[in-house]
Amino acid sequence: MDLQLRSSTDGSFDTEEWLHAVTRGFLRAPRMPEKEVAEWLARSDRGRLRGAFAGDRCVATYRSFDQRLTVPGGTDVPAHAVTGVTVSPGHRRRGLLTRMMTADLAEAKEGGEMLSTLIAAEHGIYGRFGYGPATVSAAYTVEGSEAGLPATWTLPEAEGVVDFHVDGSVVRSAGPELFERFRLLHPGAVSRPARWWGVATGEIARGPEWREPWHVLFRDAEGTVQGMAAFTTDRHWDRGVPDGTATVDWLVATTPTAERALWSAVLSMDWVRRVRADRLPPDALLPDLLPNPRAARVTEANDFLWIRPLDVPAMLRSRGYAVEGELVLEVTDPLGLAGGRFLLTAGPDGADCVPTGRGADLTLDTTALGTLYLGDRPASRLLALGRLAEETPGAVHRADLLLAEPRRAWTPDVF
Ligand SMILES: CC(=O)SCCNC(=O)CCNC(=O)[C@H](O)C(C)(C)COP(=O)(O)OP(=O)(O)OC[C@H]1O[C@@H](n2cnc3c(N)ncnc32)[C@H](O)[C@@H]1OP(=O)(O)O
Repeated sequence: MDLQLRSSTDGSFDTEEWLHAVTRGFLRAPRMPEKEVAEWLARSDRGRLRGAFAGDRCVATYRSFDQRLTVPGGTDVPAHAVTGVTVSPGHRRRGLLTRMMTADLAEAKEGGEMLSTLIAAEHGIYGRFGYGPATVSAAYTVEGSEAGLPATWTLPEAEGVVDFHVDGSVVRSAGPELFERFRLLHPGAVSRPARWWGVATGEIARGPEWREPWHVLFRDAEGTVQGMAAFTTDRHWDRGVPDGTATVDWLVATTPTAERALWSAVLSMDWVRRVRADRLPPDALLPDLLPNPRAARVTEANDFLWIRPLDVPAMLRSRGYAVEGELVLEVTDPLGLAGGRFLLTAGPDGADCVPTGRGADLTLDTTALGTLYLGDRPASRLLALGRLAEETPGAVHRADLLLAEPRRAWTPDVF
């Protein structure tokens, strides 16, 4: 049967069938439950949907939407986020993803977008489309008995208050404002759509696997909410002794005091012997917030957010730079969207980036530039890996200094 590529800008787009196809494509279930469909249609910022249809059956899906991405310097930039990418098993490796993605990126470029973001299900999928891995996500496990916290740990009154009895409605009212302050502190963090809070607290229907989490909130001594976390517990016992694991789903803190208080609060709960957290930065403060940092171990660390440059001068002008510097970058692009030779002149007071005829200092493709953009990995590392070329002696060292960011980039959310 002939396949038709359709987009939600076409009048007759079947969004319900598209949702069922995403549910199938991610192996969640053969169909999305009707209640979830209704709530998605009512509450989601749909963005732009694309799909391939064999008659009425949707066999490939793709969605892009507007997002904000925090960049070095503590500001945020618009991003063209991509998600919901699936091709059904019988139609894979026939170019459907390629057709949807090349059309979408070309439109994004045409519409003036500066970069695209996504979280890659597998490492091998998106490099060919010009995306580069820009943040790393790490999983940690903390053994409570090794952490060195007193068994009767409580927060000193002068530091603030930890509240364990927080229900979803408090999270939905106080969370968004807290998160807006938090995400600007972390290059790599992305905006949370309003719907996120309803989904995270069960106000919006979730699949049968969902369990309501516990929420804990931290207020500083002035009463300002500076942190919040959500976790679940397994209530496991071993031969008559509590051996529970608390899994922190998300923890947002705007001060180290708030962060220490929230981790300590979860770790010192009766029946909890260890705490796990899946999506932390590779240089999380967590170990050093504990009396014994060795109690916290990184159990996994993988690429997470990927960035695809679409407008190199706009991107490089928009981020901050701690030192003065100048670089000429020759950027190549496998899809012919963002390539060119650009002169970046940057410093603590701002940056300019313009097309230039000057000789290049570095030659790199959009994938490598996506990796360098948030400062998470230095140019010298990409040189060692053969992912960029140094055309002027010393240029890689200059790039290391100019693009450096003191803390690792971090994307706390899945989208
Ligand atoms: C942002 C997100 O939503 S991430 C989620 C991605 N989705 C999934 O992982 C769900 C399961 N997988 C799938 O649905 C599909 O396999 C997809 C979407 C990953 C790929 O769709 P396809 O239509 O098969 O891709 P397409 O035919 O355009 O392949 C293009 C190229 O990418 C390669 N490729 C595709 N998928 C993969 C992969 N998982 N790993 C490595 N290479 C891949 C193909 O081999 C092909 O290479 P070639 O040009 O050298 O021949």
